[in-house]
Amino acid sequence: MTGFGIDNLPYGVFSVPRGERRLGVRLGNDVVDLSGLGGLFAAPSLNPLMAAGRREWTAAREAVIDHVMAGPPTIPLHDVTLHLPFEVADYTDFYSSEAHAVNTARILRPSSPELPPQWRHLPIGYHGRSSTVVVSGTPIRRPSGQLDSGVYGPTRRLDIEAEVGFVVGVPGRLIPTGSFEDHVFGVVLVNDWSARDIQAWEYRPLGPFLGKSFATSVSPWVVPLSVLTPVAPPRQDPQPLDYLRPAGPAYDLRLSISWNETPVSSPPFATMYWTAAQQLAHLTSNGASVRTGDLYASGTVSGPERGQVGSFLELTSNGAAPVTLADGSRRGYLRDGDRVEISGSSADGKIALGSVLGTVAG
Ligand SMILES: O=C(O)/C=C/C(=O)CC(=O)CC(=O)O
Ligand SMILES: [Ca+2]
Ligand SMILES: [Mg+2]
Repeated sequence: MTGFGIDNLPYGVFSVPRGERRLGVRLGNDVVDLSGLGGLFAAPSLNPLMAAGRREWTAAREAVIDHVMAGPPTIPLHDVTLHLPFEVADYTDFYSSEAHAVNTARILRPSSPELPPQWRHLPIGYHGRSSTVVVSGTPIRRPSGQLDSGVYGPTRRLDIEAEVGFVVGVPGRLIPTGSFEDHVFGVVLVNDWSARDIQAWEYRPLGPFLGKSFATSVSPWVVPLSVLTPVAPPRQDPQPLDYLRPAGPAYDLRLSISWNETPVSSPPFATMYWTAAQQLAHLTSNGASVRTGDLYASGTVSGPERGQVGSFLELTSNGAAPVTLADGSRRGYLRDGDRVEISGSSADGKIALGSVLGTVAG
């Protein structure tokens, strides 16, 4: 089972050598070209389809399934180049894993309380840099910056963050949690690359800036929200304010992280405290608008167990407790040439999200 059967058919943008960008869906390890279907499928990005709204998304899916069932010619994945599947409008990143928030507080702020006082009252987030969102496979250049007082140079603490990204199709503002599925088109995997030394020196009081703005990688296939099976959201205490209720669907997605081919962690998305519907409601609750192509990421996905953390900051206790990879080498943070792949699927494995991978170019 590849997780890329007829019940998934995620959308992407591909090209063949010397060819134009075209819309396709992934079927097994092949791509099915959709551009010949015309209309919204003739565009070189997903944005027009995403903007068209939920009824069109359903109609598009029916058309795609009919097309795939008719046995069209397919193109092997290894013969195509995959591109960013949509034009990224604004990019927002949340902080909604309780285990991650507690772990980072313990490691980075051992003298402060574990969770910020507002953490259970609202989904904390920050606005990121959409121009540096790149597709899986794009080499990641190690950023330089101020690492401490008087120190400038290449980061020594280059890290990853395994996250799930939600792609907005239909624009809106003041979006209630109950309208989440009318606005969000689909899901990708996100790696929010982070330079921990730059971040630690710069981030108070305004939050992440250059430590996270140099690159954010996304997986090339947008899995339509409609193919994922919702599960009950986690219990929330205290009960959130009215504008954050009802919580909306949660999703039991299983992530896995490999570092130079060594599996190092399996973050469980179902453990996230705030749902994607609550994040969107909060993001738009002050009248701020979202538009087609907006990407918002869940925040680092960490479960409560040691083998479930979504960052190397947590995995290696900020480099103090290195991990041993399959080749016997040890790692605290990323070295030049290292390769990280984050993959994911539904709990039953029937729906794959594919993977987001990146190699540190140095
Ligand atoms: O707690 C901190 O100081 C830092 C947290 C992060 O860097 C995580 C972040 O970007 C938000 C998230 O992915 O959960
Ligand atoms: Ca992040
Ligand atoms: Mg980032």
